[in-house]
Amino acid sequence: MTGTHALLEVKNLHVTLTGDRRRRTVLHRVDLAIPAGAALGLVGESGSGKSLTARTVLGLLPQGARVEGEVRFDGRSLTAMAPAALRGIRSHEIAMVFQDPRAHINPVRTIGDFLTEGLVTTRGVRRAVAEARAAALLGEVGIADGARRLRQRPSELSGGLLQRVMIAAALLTEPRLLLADEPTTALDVTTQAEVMAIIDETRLQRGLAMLFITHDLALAAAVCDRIAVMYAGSVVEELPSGHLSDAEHPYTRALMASRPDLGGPGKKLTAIKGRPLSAFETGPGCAFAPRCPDARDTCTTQHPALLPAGSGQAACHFPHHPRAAAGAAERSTSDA
Ligand SMILES: Nc1ncnc2c1ncn2[C@@H]1O[C@H](COP(=O)(O)OP(=O)(O)OP(=O)(O)O)[C@@H](O)[C@H]1O
Repeated sequence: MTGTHALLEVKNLHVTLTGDRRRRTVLHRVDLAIPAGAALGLVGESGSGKSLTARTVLGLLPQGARVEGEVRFDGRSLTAMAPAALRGIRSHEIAMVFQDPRAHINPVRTIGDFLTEGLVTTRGVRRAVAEARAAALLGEVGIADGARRLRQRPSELSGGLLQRVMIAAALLTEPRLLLADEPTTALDVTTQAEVMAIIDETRLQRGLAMLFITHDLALAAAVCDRIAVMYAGSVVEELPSGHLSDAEHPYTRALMASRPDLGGPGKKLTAIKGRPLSAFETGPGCAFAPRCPDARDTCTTQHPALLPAGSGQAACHFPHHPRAAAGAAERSTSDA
């Protein structure tokens, strides 16, 4: 990761959940860091553990979850924090925008109630002041007639407008970190671009750090400084967005090759064969080995550690540019 002070640090995070009466690993030794004001894109196929990583940061895991490792925010350990203090961080310092805004807003209350409630009840701001601030923020996210919108109910707004309201709600408490989990996936293509531009602009204007979760490698590269690629509950590569074409891990390279806009002009598109595995389905070796065109014997028996490779880090015994030092295979982890 970067050498600068990180606002968010996720260290050796290992999470198990109970499903079908069995305990299952869903996150395997995840390390991430986001410096203040920077954006990290968390990319991977469905089930790779992106949303659960964000939920662990917020302390919003299902009952029975066991968490090992640590999440630190601005030097404070969120994993060791009392629930009340964690709620305080969630309502003031870390904001979240989800995929489906309608699932996160009370349909019978007005947009004004939704936006001002927190300011009025937990911060003691007068209602008229809170409404003026909410209307101004709606303007910032491209909703011109804010005062009228405050009186409307969610059903009166399109999905794109409602997602802008959610972005305004996220900004209201002037947080320092935004967790955006597939914030544009449920919208049509034109609205997706508009909403993404608003997130990008407001984030940059405010110096807000962001963890941006998406399936879309190209989108992540367009709005984030660095990319972390997840596979089967682990981070398999982490690198600057501008160096994606030089990625070291075969999975990142396969994701690139499956994208029309990243493969390069005239490049043949290649779908990734096989299905992605969940963390609990993996064996002792590399989780990607069954789908990897470059897999060798070592890959099926030894778990690869995340080690410096190219311009970032990769968890691969045989990265695209071989490591100069003794073979990475010899330095594999023992905790697979
Ligand atoms: N409440 C839960 N109980 C048990 N297992 C769960 C629960 N939520 C998620 N999982 C499992 O954890 C793994 C990671 O899920 P997660 O939702 O983090 O993936 P994701 O990368 O965000 O996928 P998507 O892009 O589809 O949202 C999956 O195998 C999923 O089935």
